[in-house]
Amino acid sequence: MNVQDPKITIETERAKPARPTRQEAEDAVRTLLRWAGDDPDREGLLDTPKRVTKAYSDWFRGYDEDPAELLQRTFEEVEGYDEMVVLRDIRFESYCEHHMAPIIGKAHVGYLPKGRVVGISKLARIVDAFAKRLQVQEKMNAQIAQVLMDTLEPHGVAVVLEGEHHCMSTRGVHKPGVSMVTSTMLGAFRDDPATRKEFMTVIGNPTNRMS
Ligand SMILES: Nc1nc2c(ncn2[C@@H]2O[C@H](COP(=O)(O)OP(=O)(O)OP(=O)(O)O)[C@@H](O)[C@H]2O)c(=O)[nH]1
Ligand SMILES: [Zn+2]
Repeated sequence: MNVQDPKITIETERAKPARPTRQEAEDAVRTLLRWAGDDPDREGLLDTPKRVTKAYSDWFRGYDEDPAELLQRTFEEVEGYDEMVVLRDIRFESYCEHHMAPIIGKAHVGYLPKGRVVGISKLARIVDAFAKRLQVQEKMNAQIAQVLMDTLEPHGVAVVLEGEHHCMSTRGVHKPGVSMVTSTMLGAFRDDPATRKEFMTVIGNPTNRMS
């Protein structure tokens, strides 16, 4: 596993095309149902386009969230606490941008505060804000780490993701039970091996796991 370069470039947001109407989206689902080989006009499928577009609003809700905004509220009264804060085993559900298949896994997020801390639920919300989009795991990993670094300005940030890619387990190469492990280490986690080691120990070092 590579420790990534601290100068991560997050791709600049391009102007997105306008969203289609709900009717257009439902028509697209009807086309896919026909593409799958079924009949969208049979009774059991009549409401499916409506259900699928509703499900998309849930699965892809991250596009309507501003991760930096989620980190605006911080607390400074922590009696000088300046040790590592780690939230481990945060389940995430994301979607691979190549096949639109689920990526299901766990995120481990740590940071070394510099004066202020953030409510821990916000770390999980940040993971979701980036997960609930079409993603590649490396990009999602870098995005989570970078927004924490930019917004909290801590001594360092560490993010490790373990994901099972359903495009690999249920189709294509058909390899269930395989996890992709990625990591982004910034600041002290990148520069100081002891800090990185402490974080990896706390999360049960997924890079060393044998089975
Ligand atoms: N690095 C990386 N690769 C991913 C991720 N999600 C899916 N992939 C891979 O992206 C690749 C896309 O390869 P293509 O050859 O364009 O697509 P494909 O013909 O459907 O490939 P197969 O999955 O091998 O059948 C595949 O190897 C996927 O396993 C991810 O998050 N990170
Ligand atoms: Zn895929």
